Amino acid sequence: MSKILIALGGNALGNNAKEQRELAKQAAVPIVDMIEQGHDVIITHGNGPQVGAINLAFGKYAEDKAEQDKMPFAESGAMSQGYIGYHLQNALREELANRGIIKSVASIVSQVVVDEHDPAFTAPTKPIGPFYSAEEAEELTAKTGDRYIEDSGRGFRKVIPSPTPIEIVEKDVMKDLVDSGHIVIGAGGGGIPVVRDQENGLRGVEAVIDKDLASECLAEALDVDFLFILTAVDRVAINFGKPGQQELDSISVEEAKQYIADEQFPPGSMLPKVEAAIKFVLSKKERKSIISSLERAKDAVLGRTGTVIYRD
Ligand SMILES: Nc1ncnc2c1ncn2[C@@H]1O[C@H](COP(=O)(O)OP(=O)(O)O)[C@@H](O)[C@H]1O
Ligand SMILES: NC(=O)OP(=O)(O)O
Repeated sequence: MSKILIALGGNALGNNAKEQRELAKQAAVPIVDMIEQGHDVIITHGNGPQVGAINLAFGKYAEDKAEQDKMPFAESGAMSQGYIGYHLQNALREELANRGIIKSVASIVSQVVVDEHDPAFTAPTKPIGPFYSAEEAEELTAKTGDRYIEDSGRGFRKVIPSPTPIEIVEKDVMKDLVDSGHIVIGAGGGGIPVVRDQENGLRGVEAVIDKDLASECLAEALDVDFLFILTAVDRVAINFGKPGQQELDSISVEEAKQYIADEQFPPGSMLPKVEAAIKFVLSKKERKSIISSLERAKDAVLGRTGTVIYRD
């Protein structure tokens, strides 16, 4: 049996609590299938829409108040871990109980160390929050000074810095829980971004870490065999959203690197998924990564869909 890390996309978890609760229930089915097959499973999740909404809501609340009433991104990320983890762990508990599987599930509030001098802090790339029209984005930029980019044909979104994850602070706790047979939800939203302050101090920073890169970091730390990246599309494509779009069944690391050089994958969406998959399969022989949709995760496990990234 294998150790599998399943990374769930934040954009595949809906736009409000009701949708997220339902989608978490759907996500629980293929995850529990894997548990039923005897695999050890670790779950991570994105938070792009959720962390953006939380930050925006507190920003509105603080509009007539002091600057200090705004919510920093580290705290917004921590809240998103609780909000999403709550739905996922209950959905998993229910699905496990329905199948008579006795296992406990816990979400771990997870911090991820980044480098204070990471160049990402001066070049925001991570799309978060709601989608806007071009006109709305222009107005918002004029009003707030925030940067907005077009996100994979779905509209314009605010972008914020997304530094490279270096270390998962709570990895040893997660490892002990997994080794004891528990199901762990960790590194949610890419983890709460922190920098090392003094010798033992950690300080939150204004960023949202990419959950695919953080998932890869965690997958290596927990010595995982499979990195399963689940999003809203069944397969990675070339010429995505353009004439000649072609979905890919499997790609070698060399092919993936060439597609990256050809700018086939946008930063902040498909690029970090492919980069995470490459890093993971290169980290140890026999490691494999699959990118597929949450909806068709079960078929992807059976090799009927998804894009497999393999070592040459
Ligand atoms: N080359 C590509 N192949 C497939 N999907 C792509 C590609 N380029 C961009 N995308 C878009 O990127 C999305 C995945 O990124 P995103 O929504 O940020 O992920 P997440 O599910 O982790 O939130 C896909 O649903 C698709 O709309
Ligand atoms: N933090 C993060 O990568 O979120 P998404 O998966 O929602 O983009």
